[in-house]
Amino acid sequence: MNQPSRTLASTDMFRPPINRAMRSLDRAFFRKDVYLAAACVLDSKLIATYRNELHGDILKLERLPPIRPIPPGIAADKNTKCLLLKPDIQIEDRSSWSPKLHSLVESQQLLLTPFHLQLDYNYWTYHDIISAILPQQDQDEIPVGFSVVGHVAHLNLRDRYLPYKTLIASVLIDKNPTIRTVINKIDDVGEENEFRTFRYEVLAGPDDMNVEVKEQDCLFSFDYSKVYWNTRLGTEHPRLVSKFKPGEAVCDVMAGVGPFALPAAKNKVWVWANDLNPESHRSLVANTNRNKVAPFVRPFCEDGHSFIRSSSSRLLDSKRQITLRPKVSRTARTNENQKPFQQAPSEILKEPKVFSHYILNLPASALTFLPSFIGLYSGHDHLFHPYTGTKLPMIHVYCFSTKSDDNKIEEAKIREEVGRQLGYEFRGIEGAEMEIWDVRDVAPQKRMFCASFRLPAEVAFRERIPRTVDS
Ligand SMILES: C[S@@+](CC[C@H](N)C(=O)[O-])C[C@H]1O[C@@H](n2cnc3c(N)ncnc32)[C@H](O)[C@@H]1O
Repeated sequence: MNQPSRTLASTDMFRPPINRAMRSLDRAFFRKDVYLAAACVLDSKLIATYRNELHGDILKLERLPPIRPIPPGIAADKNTKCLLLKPDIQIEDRSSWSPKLHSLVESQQLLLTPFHLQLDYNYWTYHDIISAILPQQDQDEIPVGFSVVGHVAHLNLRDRYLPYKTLIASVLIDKNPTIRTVINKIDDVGEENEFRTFRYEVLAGPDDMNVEVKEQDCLFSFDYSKVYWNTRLGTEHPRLVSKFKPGEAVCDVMAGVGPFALPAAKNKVWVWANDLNPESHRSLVANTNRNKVAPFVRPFCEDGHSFIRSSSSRLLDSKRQITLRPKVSRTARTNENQKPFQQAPSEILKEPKVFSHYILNLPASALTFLPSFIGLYSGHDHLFHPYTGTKLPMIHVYCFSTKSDDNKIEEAKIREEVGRQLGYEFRGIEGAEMEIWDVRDVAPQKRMFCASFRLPAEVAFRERIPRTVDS
């Protein structure tokens, strides 16, 4: 048998053939013949034993099971199986055999035979195929990275990969069973669009952007072309939500489709969830019902600047309360017939009069919403510490800044800007009054942060200066 692959280094033997001129996907091109040696196990009951004994000789590669039917032409029982051996073991070169292999062949417990392994497109991964197609000089930064939102994968391709975009998209769909549509963003999200949606082109699959996503045990359905969603905030959402306690009220000023609001509400937090985008609002309402958290969520579709003030004053008048009936387990219900059933008392949960937290997640401009907090509780000092046990609310505001190794410059800049917007100087030693959290890298020179601080009393109770027509 002709055995061309034997001359290749063993790692290359299992790589796909290369074709850097390919522009539309030719799956048939990726067939490859690999010639190996295999050990036929004459007593098929002993296959597992020999597999263990020949541990160091067996071919171990992901997605290539080493136990195979015997090649045609070998006189043996039809149930006989063989074990694929590593490429450096050659039948005619006994010096390449291990002592164990040697002795099992000598004692005629094993029979070595050539094995023709046929690999094809289905065998290789997305990365393998893409590496065999894209220009070689780009190998270090092959665009294996893509974000997945429901059944949609979106690539953000650099210009030099544009000639390969449909090819990359086809491979992506083939290699990821949950992906049905691949899109390419064609402008920078959010910089110029207030709802932070984006233009896109469909590279593969149907133009269906109605997705379903699960995050923090909540299901979110939305039209990904009309609302904002970012899978990369999947750890930031739970980080912030974990700060909210059951029974507290939270004001989510730019709530999107509810990734902070709904998980918080599931934890019995009262959430006022607002978004200016009517599409986001519609999905938020639907998702609230679907996740059965409607009693805890009040959805709004208003501008965030005025919503900060209007929601805070409306909450002061709130008389909402919920009666939580204890869940009765099936066993408790069954036992009911046998002995008097003691039901735990219902719990009445009253909505607080003030928010414990505000979330402002619109990083490109959220800092400019801060002046709405000036004088927010002007004339209402009696509601708060030291007159009561209620503390002023925490504000969690997202923003972008530059990047540095220790974020020191960025933290100082953010603290200063928050202070400037509120007309207040944060004097805490080394940021004691404000936590600045490094959320994620957005671009080579851009990072997203979350500044969390308690609304200073001097700001909250400052006298409000009525707006004049000119101001
Ligand atoms: C970065 S997204 C954040 C959405 C959500 N909080 C999340 O984490 O996915 C910002 C949201 O702010 C909304 N938005 C933009 N301008 C607004 C405004 N003036 N008032 C309220 N919401 C606004 C957008 O529609 C968008 O849904």
